[in-house]
Amino acid sequence: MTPPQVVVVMGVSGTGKTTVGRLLADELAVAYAEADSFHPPANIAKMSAGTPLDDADREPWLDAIAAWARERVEHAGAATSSPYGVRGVRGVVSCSALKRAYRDRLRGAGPGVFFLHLDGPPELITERLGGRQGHFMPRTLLDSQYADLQPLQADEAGVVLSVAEDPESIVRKAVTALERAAGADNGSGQATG
Ligand SMILES: Nc1ncnc2c1ncn2[C@@H]1O[C@H](COP(=O)(O)OP(=O)(O)OP(=O)(O)O)[C@@H](O)[C@H]1O
Ligand SMILES: O=C(O)[C@H](O)[C@@H](O)[C@H](O)[C@H](O)CO
Repeated sequence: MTPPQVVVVMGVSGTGKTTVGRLLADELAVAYAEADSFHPPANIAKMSAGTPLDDADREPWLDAIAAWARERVEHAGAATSSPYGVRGVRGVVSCSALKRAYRDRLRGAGPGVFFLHLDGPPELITERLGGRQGHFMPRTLLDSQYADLQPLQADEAGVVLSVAEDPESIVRKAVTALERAAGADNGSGQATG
C-alpha cells in the first residue's frame, strides 16, 4: 500500500473539515487547501440559496481538487520538516467527498490519497453549525449532506474519527493513524482511530 501522500479531510458540512484540516496541515508543515476555493461562483450561489449540489455540479470541482493533489505529489520538494513518521505527506485538503464515486475521482490524483472521515451525529453537527457565523453554507442543507453521505468503506485507505472531542485531540489521532498507515504492513492502509 502506498504511504499517505495527500490527506483529504472529509465529512458533512459542519463536522470540522476546515478547522481540523488547517490544524493538521500546520502540524505536518505541509500545504493546505480548502475545497470551497475550487467551487465556481455558481456552486456557491446555489448552496447559499439553499439548494444542494448534485453530481454534475461536483464533478468538475472534484477534478480541480484532484489536480491540486496531483501537483503536490508530482512536484514535491524535499521531505517536510514534520517531526512525525508521515514524511511522505505533501498536502492536506478539506473536502466533503460525500460519495464513494467522489472519492474515486480524488483517488485519480495518485495512489497515496488518504481520507480522514470526520464523523458525528446530526444533533451535534447542527449545534456546531448554529455556533458558526458568517459562512455561506446554510444549516438547512445538513439533511441533504447526510442523505448524500456514503461513509468511508473498509477497503478505502483512511480512518473514521469522531468529532465529539476537541480539534487538537482529533489531530493527534489523525497523526497516529497516518503514521500507522505510513508503516502499514497489512496492505489495507486502514486504521481505526
Ligand atoms: N472538534 C470540534 N469541537 C468543537 N467545535 C468544532 C470542532 N470542529 C469544528 N468546530 C466548530 O464547528 C463549526 C464548523 O466547523 P468547520 O467550519 O471547520 O466545519 P466544516 O466541515 O469545514 O464545514 P463546511 O463543510 O460547511 O465548510 C465551526 O464553528 C468550528 O469552530
Ligand atoms: O459537496 C458539497 O455539498 C459542498 O461542497 C459542501 O461540502 C460545501 O462546500 C461545504 O459544506 C461548505 O463549506
